[in-house]
Amino acid sequence: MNITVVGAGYVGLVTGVSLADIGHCVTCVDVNKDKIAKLKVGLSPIHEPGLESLMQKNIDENRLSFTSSLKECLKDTDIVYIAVGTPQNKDGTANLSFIEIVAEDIALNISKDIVIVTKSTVPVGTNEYIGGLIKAKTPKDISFDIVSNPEFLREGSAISDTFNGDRIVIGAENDKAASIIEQVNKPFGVPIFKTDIRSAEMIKYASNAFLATKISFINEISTICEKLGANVDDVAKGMGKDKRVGNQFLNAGIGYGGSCFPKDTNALVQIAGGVEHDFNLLKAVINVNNNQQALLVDKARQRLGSLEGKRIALLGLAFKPNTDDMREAASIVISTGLLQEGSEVIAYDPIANENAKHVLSNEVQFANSISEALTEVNLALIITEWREIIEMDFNNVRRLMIEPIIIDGRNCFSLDMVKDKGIEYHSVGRPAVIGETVLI
Ligand SMILES: NC(=O)C1=CN([C@@H]2O[C@H](COP(=O)(O)OP(=O)(O)OC[C@H]3O[C@@H](n4cnc5c(N)ncnc54)[C@H](O)[C@@H]3O)[C@@H](O)[C@H]2O)C=CC1
Ligand SMILES: O=C(O)[C@H]1O[C@H](OP(=O)(O)OP(=O)(O)OC[C@H]2O[C@@H](n3ccc(=O)[nH]c3=O)[C@H](O)[C@@H]2O)[C@H](O)[C@@H](O)[C@@H]1O
Repeated sequence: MNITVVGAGYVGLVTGVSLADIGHCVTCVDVNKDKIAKLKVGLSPIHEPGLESLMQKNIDENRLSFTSSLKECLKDTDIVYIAVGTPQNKDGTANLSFIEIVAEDIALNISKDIVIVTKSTVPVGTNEYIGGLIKAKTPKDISFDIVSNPEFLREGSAISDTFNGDRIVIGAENDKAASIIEQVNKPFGVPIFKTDIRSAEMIKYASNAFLATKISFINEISTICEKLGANVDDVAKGMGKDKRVGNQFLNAGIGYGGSCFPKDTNALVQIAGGVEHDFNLLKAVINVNNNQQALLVDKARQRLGSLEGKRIALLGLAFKPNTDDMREAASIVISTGLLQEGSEVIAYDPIANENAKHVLSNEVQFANSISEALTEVNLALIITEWREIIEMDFNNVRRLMIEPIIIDGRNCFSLDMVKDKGIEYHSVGRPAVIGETVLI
């Protein structure tokens, strides 16, 4: 099949590369000309494990190309995937302006029958809405179908998630369109679930909201564990052994960030509000998360008293490991909080330093290694559980820091691992360790 993917970001690029790899002829379109120039020479604009090499392979095998002209692609494409951003408006609703521009562009340039597939996360009813926009301007002798095909990949493991996903959801209003998209995806070997368009749109929001709920739930449990001297990691392990609970997404810490959970939970509250339902449960999930993101600043203050003039290292800045994505990263809230209280902030991320420089305050200093970040600081905060940080040398912590105090927002180490390391270690929902003593 000839496929066009509009929007070569985290989702569009991974989708385009993966569809090419299973044998389709794919062109990725993006309005960002710098991005297209990079892609054309085989360079990925984002850090995503395995993406660049798979991209280069498919460019070399002539199944993958890049352009900034959707009009050109529409001349001989069979399917158009829409994978542009749907960021959050100030009131929490999803901003559909990028989707509307693409719909308009398709309508003005459509020249043959096609299937339009929405990958972007869009509120229930949006596919019908854009279908209407396109239909209004499409010549009468041309027909198109709309399919909702929400994406479930995670950043940092996007390629692996695409080839080993739990399901591919296809929402369509007719069997013909559904079966075309089913055939397109068949080589992935991932189970396919077909439904109507509105349900497909809702599956995406409900899935993200449910995962966010698990995280806020375990974070609430962690706060209670901390007050009662229990260990939240063991509690989560014990809960997860029950298959009905499931053992994933129960890692307590400084909450969820990223480009999707924050915006999609807010959007779902608004979607519910739009049909006069007050989604109290989800509002609480969001509240818990907002407090959780600031937790390390509170813990730092409790430990050091005033933060004024204290030098504090932030280890990890991206919203999760294996990505350079800084969208809604907890490091933003934490660095702002520390600076407001008069601390000096020295930040380090193995991959996201460059992106972070555009997002964090220009008062934040950047280090090029863990050791540089730890030098002469009063306190180190672990924000992101990069492998390099999990494997850091505690000798350096003792040698380089003014006092060897770590507050770990991701529970990277078991209490046994830190017990004999000569450091003071605080984490989330677990007793503190000072030297060899676990303080219950
Ligand atoms: N990032 C993620 O892990 C996931 C994102 N999603 C959803 O997928 C959608 C895309 O998200 P991301 O890939 O993260 O966004 P992104 O911001 O990384 O990429 C969007 C791309 O679309 C391009 N673009 C904007 N308007 C355009 C136009 N008119 N024509 C061509 N290109 C245009 C932008 O230049 C950008 O490169 C969102 O709805 C998001 O909620 C869904 C699952 C996972
Ligand atoms: O719609 C999306 O964009 C995507 O959102 C998430 O993927 P992603 O945000 O890339 O990463 P996750 O691994 O889900 O992590 C999200 C955040 O939750 C945090 N998290 C995750 C799991 C956990 O147990 N605890 C926890 O605090 C992570 O640190 C991170 O900040 C979903 O997992 C994907 O299925 C979905 O496609």
